[in-house]
Order: sequence, then C-alpha cells, then structure tokens
Amino acid sequence: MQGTKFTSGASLEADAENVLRAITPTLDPNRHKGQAGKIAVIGGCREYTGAPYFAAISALKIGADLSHVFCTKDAASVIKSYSPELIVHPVLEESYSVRDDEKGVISGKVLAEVDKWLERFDCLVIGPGLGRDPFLLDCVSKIIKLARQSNVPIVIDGDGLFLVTNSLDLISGYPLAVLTPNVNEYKRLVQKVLSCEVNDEEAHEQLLSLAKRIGGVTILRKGKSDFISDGETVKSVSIYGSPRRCGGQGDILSGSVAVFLSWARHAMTDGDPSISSKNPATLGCIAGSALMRKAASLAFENKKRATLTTDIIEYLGRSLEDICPVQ
Ligand SMILES: NC(=O)C1=CN([C@@H]2O[C@H](COP(=O)(O)OP(=O)(O)OC[C@H]3O[C@@H](n4cnc5c(N)ncnc54)[C@H](OP(=O)(O)O)[C@@H]3O)[C@@H](O)[C@H]2O)[C@@H](O)CC1
Ligand SMILES: Nc1ncnc2c1ncn2[C@@H]1O[C@H](COP(=O)(O)OP(=O)(O)OP(=O)(O)O)[C@@H](O)[C@H]1O
Ligand SMILES: [Mg+2]
Repeated sequence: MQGTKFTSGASLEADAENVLRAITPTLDPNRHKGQAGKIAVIGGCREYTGAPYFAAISALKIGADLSHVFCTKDAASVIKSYSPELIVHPVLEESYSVRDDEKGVISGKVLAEVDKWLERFDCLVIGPGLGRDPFLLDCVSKIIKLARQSNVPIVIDGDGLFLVTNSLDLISGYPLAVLTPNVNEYKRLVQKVLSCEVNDEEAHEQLLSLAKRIGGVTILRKGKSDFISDGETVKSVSIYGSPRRCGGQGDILSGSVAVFLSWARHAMTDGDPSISSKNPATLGCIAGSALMRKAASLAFENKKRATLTTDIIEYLGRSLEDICPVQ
C-alpha cells in the first residue's frame, strides 16, 4: 500500500482513540449480565479450532459478557477445552458426517438450533475456522438469511468471505454487515464484484466502489494500514502494530469488531451526540482495528519474534484500559 494515493491522505486517518472513548460503556453496577454484549462466532471445524476460539475469547477479553461458538461436533470439545468461559454449541455438520438423504432434515435441525438463540445476540462473527465444506456453507447461508431477517449485525471473515464472495446476495444491501478481508480475500472480492484486479494506485476509490457496489456494507481491508469504507467515506487506521504476521490476528480483529459494533449501536441508542450521525459499523471497525494493533505492538515489545496470537489477546485488556481507564 505504500506510495499509493490511499496512504498519502493524512485526513483519512481516523481519530481512533476518541472513537474508542465514545463507544466503550462505563462499568455501571446497575447493569446486568448481557448488557455489555452477547456475541456468537459461527466457525470451527475438523481442521480449525484456533480461529473461532481467538475470535470468541477476544470478545470476552475486551468486555463482552457472553461469547458463544457454534461449530461442528468434532471441533466443540477441543474449543471447550481451551476455555471454560466460552459457551460452545456442537451443531454444525460437514458432508462427511451426513448421508445425502438426511441433508434436508439435518439442515433444518441446524437452523432450528441457531434460531433459538439468534435474537439474543448483539452480533454474529461468521467464518473464522469455518472451512469450506459445501453442506456446511449451505447451512451457514441460511443462518445469514435468518440473521438479516432479525436485524442482527454480522461480521464476515475467513471462510465466511469465501462463501459470500460467491453468493453476494446474502449480504448485498445489508448495512449491518461488515466484511474483514485479508489480502487474498480482498483480491477475490475485487475480482468478483468489480471484475478487475486490485489497483493500489486507486486504492481509495476502489474500496469505495467495492462497498458501494455490494450495497452499503462496511469493508475493513486489512494490511499495513487498515482501510475502512461503507461506500460513503473511507477511513484509515495506521497506528503502529506488530511486524509479526502470525496466524490468528485477523480472528482477534473479527471478535473485536463485533463487540465494538454492538457498543457503538448502544451508544447511539443512548443518544451520544458525538457519534449520532456516524455509521456504527464504521465506528466498530475503527475501534477494533486500533485496539488489535495496539495490543499487537505491546505483545511484540515483550515477546519479539516469539509473539503469538495468544500473547496479543493477553494485551487487549491493558490496551483498552490505557485509552479508556475504568472509573
Ligand atoms: N489457528 C487457526 O485455527 C487459524 C485458522 N485460520 C482459518 O484458516 C482458514 C483459511 O484462512 P486463511 O487466512 O489461511 O485464508 P487465505 O489467506 O485466503 O488462504 C491462504 C491460502 O490457503 C488456501 N486455502 C485456504 N483455505 C482453503 C481450503 N479450505 N481449501 C483449499 N484452499 C484453501 C487459499 O487458497 P484460495 O482461497 O486462494 O483458493 C490461499 O491460497 C479460515 O477459516 C481462517 O479463519 C486462520 O484464521 C489462521 C489461524
Ligand atoms: N503489514 C502489517 N503491519 C501491521 N499490521 C498488520 C499488517 N498486516 C496486517 N496487519 C494487522 O493484523 C491484523 C490481521 O490482519 P491479517 O491480514 O493478518 O489478517 P488474516 O490473514 O485474516 O489473519 P488470520 O491469520 O487471523 O486469518 C489486522 O488488524 C491488521 O491491521
Ligand atoms: Mg483471516
């Protein structure tokens, strides 16, 4: 991204610390469990158990009250064993465990299990460690449709992006959808939606038109700087992160964006005038990106080359505390 039009515009840089301060709720003794956020991650299969864990535990470490994971049966006991804090639902099925003649019934059961909970969630994160099994992705398409009907915000990452890039109708025109593509995922989106290649000379305009063409979703393009657009504006978050590119940092980000998006919506409902005209999805992305990068830089200061995703997660709390101290 260096040397592009995109990075040269200093005015693009978001005032991330003030966004974090505006949307982070105070710790009020009158609040009950759940009011600081109930998040669910849809992801976790035979191959990947780390990614949904990272997303779900990050949500808790930032300050959400409850974090659920909906994953396959194979992944569930593994994810539970990482943490007793997570509520894990072993409901998803992959093709290898389902006969063709059972698919309709099983798909109905998966949907019913998720639907029981759906309206209680403030945000879903769809995709970390989901895998690409066609039957499983078909069930997840139906979950996305249900979430839309119930106006539940969704953050789409990892294999969730693989799914929606091939079925854009799932999210097109849904302003409560956030896409968090990495370099590969962004390339696939641009190719599919704009029928061209990524153009870093016109990166700002390209991101705007991508968000506009998909129809009002918010896109957080991850990279050396993160760029965020809802089709109306473009913002960047460039605060220093970490030079370590260990896997899992995007998963932290997706869980963080889910919490901050929920908090931003609550702050707006509470009538905070400093953010009343803003898009909560954009605010959630700015806050999530800034916090993830700050935590990564603190972890790197301490662990250098040995920095891993679990180390970064340990710094999420302190990073938020530095910006918004508990009163
Ligand atoms: N500890 C964990 O559990 C972690 C798990 N993680 C989880 O991993 C998943 C993939 O995410 P990622 O970031 O590796 O995807 P990305 O950069 O597009 O791909 C890199 C290359 O791999 C290939 N490829 C990927 N999946 C494929 C498949 N099923 N079958 C075939 N090819 C596949 C891909 O090829 P292409 O898509 O271009 O065809 C590209 O060349 C996702 O669920 C994520 O959450 C991460 O969050 C890290 C920590
Ligand atoms: N070159 C970089 N310098 C600093 N931070 C970066 C750089 N590249 C990515 N990041 C940060 O790391 C986080 C994850 O981005 P990344 O592109 O690694 O996602 P990802 O490939 O989806 O990760 P994951 O391994 O979890 O799937 C983002 O918050 C982004 O800001
Ligand atoms: Mg990723």
